Amino acid sequence: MIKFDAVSMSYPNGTTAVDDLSLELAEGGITVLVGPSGCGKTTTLRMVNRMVEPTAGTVSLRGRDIREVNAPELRRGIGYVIQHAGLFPHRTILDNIATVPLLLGWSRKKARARAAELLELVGLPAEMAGRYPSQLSGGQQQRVGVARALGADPPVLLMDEPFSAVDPIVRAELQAEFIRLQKELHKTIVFVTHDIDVAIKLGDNIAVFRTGGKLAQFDTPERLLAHPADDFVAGFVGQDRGIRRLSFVNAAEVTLRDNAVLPAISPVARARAAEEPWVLVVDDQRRPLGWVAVAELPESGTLADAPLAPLGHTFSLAGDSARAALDSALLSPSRLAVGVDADGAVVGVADAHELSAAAAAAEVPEATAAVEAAPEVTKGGGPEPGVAKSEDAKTGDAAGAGSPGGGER
Ligand SMILES: Nc1ncnc2c1ncn2[C@@H]1O[C@H](COP(=O)(O)OP(=O)(O)OP(=O)(O)O)[C@@H](O)[C@H]1O
Repeated sequence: MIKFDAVSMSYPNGTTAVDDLSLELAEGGITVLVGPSGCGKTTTLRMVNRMVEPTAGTVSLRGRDIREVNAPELRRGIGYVIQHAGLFPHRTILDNIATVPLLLGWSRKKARARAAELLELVGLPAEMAGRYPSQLSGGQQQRVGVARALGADPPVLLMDEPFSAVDPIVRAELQAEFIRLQKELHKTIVFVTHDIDVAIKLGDNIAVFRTGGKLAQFDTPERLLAHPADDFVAGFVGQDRGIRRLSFVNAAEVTLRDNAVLPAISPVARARAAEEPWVLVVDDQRRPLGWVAVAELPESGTLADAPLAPLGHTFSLAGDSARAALDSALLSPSRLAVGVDADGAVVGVADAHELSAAAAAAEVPEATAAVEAAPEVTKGGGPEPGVAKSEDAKTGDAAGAGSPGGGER
């Protein structure tokens, strides 16, 4: 869709911002450009809408060299969102959002109706329409920035650190909202960030740049975590990539055992016979009730008479990741994770060791790095063959995603 072919860009002062970049970005997906400060991410982004012209090579959009398209026409099909939203301070929110439709010659009435629609789409109340940007919070302004970029329904969106100027809680909300929007809109998005966590959370594909404007690796988040191309990428991705990789392994792939799961009506002797330090007590529908420490069981009676330790949170085999499962194990008094099905019934339990075996078994194909092989993976779409992809990985809801006491989400 967007193709960089041997593209280089040097600024007049001699700085090489981008060095021989070849990259093909999939249609309808989010490609994240990530790397340390000054590695050429913004320059790369701005070459897509001709705010910056390459000094060598070709950028093409849907097969057409963008130099053949005049810049204003090109930009009509490309929304652009920047860090501080860049709203016009003396225009109302509605007029800010209506900017591009008006530029396109829409009638005022139609442009405003479209702006009102977009205000709702980005989750802002209609009464904000008449306010000015300074009367909105930073997070709300960013939403307006996104709405404005969507004004003419462009197929392509360029986003340069759009959520980095707001506090972490608002940022997480905006990111979640952004994922929701993209599921609906299927835009082709190029997203710049210096934060690898954001890249992994949002990207269908990630291009990691190194200083000097060189592409270090272009891959899916899963493969980046499993097979960093070199020490630079491994260092940039972080020490905890093993744990983060678990976000891409479906909990359904974890092997569970049920020897330590017993109904409340069971005699205490059965719990002792399980030869486990902890037993999970379930009701007659196999819904989890809590844990009993076998060493503290009364002499006789049933498990219903025994004191229960709190369950902790469960993980769902129908949507959670192995990372949620690991979190469930680490936070459980028994150190066992409780896996439940879609109805909240217990399927079985596993400890951290068993969970890590599932991650090891989940094969992630070697990095392709090849530009042509850029997979077309879209949010909410099916994973590539052979690559496990859980919802958690995309919602960023990995750790602690299991629901308290029942696994219903
Ligand atoms: N207008 C300019 N004139 C000269 N050099 C520039 C100009 N803009 C950027 N550069 C240089 O080009 C290189 C790449 O800059 P760019 O802004 O693309 O990097 P970046 O990865 O987006 O950085 P950051 O994460 O800090 O925003 C840097 O060395 C930068 O100093």
